[in-house]
Amino acid sequence: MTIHEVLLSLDGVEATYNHAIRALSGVSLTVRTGEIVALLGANGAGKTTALKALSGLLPAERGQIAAGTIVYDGGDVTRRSPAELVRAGLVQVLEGRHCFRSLTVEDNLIVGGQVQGLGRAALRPELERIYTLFPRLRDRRKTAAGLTSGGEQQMTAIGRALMARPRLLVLDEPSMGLAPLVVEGIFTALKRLNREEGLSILVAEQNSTVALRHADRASVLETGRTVLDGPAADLRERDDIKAFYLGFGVGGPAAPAAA
Ligand SMILES: Nc1ncnc2c1ncn2[C@@H]1O[C@H](COP(=O)(O)OP(=O)(O)OP(=O)(O)O)[C@@H](O)[C@H]1O
Repeated sequence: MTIHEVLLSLDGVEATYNHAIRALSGVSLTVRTGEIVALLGANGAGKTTALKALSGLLPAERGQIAAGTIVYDGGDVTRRSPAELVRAGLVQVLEGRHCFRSLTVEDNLIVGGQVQGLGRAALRPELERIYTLFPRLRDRRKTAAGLTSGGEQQMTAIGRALMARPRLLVLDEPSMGLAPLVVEGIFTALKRLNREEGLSILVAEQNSTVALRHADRASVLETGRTVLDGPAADLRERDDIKAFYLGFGVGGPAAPAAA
């Protein structure tokens, strides 16, 4: 996939909750069209807050952008509503694999398509596209999402976002609480979309091992501030960086992915 112009950029973003608690004190990052960017950092570093800032979700959490700018597709979107951003193709999969638990897997996917106003005829090929990407979902399509496994719920949440035909897919810790094989399957599917359709992806992860394996570039947050930005390959190979910023001790990660 050829990497083109800047699709998203955050420049010096600062954010607070309740006008008091400072969660971000200088976040800068860039996603170019066709790129996979990993946003890394320890627990509480500010990854979720940064994603909510760029997808317009902070006000719903009594959060505010106090300084800095966010530009998406050439326009300033610093205080845009989530609905406007989704219509413009910036779609986020929230942390915790949120599904409509009582709706079937297929109805969850259809909700995603309806966001873009897709009619019945247009929905079918879109559903097929998701089932090709995640064959497990085809098997489970008539099952209530709340009765499916954690991995299937994560695939449903991602599939629902993809039904909205994003240009930039933003994911918050898709690996959380999932077995390594399931995580690998999800990242492999995302990489395939990136390669075959040119989908741009920004993924926040505590599991830096898997994220760095699939990303083109990575940005590291520490206590609300960007401390490192560079090619993922460099971060993969630099043991000193991994030890200092990403919690890797000698012999591997200090905190392995949850099974
Ligand atoms: N709704 C909220 N109200 C007040 N403070 C919050 C809120 N959400 C997060 N914070 C605080 O903002 C800081 C950054 O948290 P954030 O959740 O963005 O980090 P994170 O890197 O995503 O961590 P995790 O990996 O645990 O989700 C933390 O100090 C956290 O306690």
